[in-house]
Amino acid sequence: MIFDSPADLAARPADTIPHLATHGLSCVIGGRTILSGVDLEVRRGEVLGLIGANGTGKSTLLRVLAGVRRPAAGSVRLAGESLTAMRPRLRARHLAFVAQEETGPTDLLVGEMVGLGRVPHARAWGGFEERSRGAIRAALDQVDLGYAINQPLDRLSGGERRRALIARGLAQEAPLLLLDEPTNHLDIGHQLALMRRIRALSRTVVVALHDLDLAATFCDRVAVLHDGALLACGEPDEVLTPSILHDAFGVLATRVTHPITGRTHLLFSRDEREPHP
Ligand SMILES: Nc1ncnc2c1ncn2[C@@H]1O[C@H](COP(=O)(O)OP(=O)(O)OP(=O)(O)O)[C@@H](O)[C@H]1O
Repeated sequence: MIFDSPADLAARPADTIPHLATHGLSCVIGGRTILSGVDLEVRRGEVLGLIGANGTGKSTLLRVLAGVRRPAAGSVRLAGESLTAMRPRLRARHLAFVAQEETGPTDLLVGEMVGLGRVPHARAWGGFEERSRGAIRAALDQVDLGYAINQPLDRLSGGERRRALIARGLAQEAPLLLLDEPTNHLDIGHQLALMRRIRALSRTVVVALHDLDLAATFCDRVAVLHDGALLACGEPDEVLTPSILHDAFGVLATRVTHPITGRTHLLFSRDEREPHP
């Protein structure tokens, strides 16, 4: 059975069916295997961090999870239903994807670009309803960009444009958010503010991150990709260990306790025995 509405999908029992699950997932691009045998379960309402060295397949996995790229083998299930069998409009109402280096159409005003996130909710020839206007304003406020709603997109700085694209994803009001390195181009204040807001969303989030401290601080669980396969998945303290981080990144990691917050942070040094740059 294919569900008819996001409400139907949201109504599935929280504890029995993962919000998103892959089984035996492989992806081949240009004859090269990029992902292989990925079994991943994302629980409803959790923030799952996706980490791994450059080129290990994080973006590719997010694109497959978003339905943008088809897997070569295996399945992606959204609330138990096959993602590939789902109608695109329903899929867009259920998941929002913000890719890594999207620039977005530059000849739009910021509010218009963020409004593209409302397209899956629009009625034919209906224009924007008040609810959509509210969602656009709220999404821009969530990324501290309310002041730019009527500014041309091409006048924004790199970090502001990144936040505008994230606002488009938020305006989509999908219960599942897939974010590829959302903190790229953001200053440290906006990185922390964004991650805090992502945590507070009460949505399911899969977020690719390079900053392992952000992953440790803001993610419920962390999945580590290595050479296109899942190396580890679990709570940050179980996964962000010196041994796993050495296997994944070829670096030496030391855990330290923050003198004020008491939280665990990571310090890194290069392993001189590794052939890494
Ligand atoms: N469209 C494509 N055509 C050819 N190769 C591709 C394509 N997309 C991705 N790849 C290759 O797949 C591999 C994984 O890329 P991907 O972007 O998923 O890695 P990543 O883990 O997100 O990397 P990064 O941390 O650098 O963003 C890389 O070797 C990349 O060159």
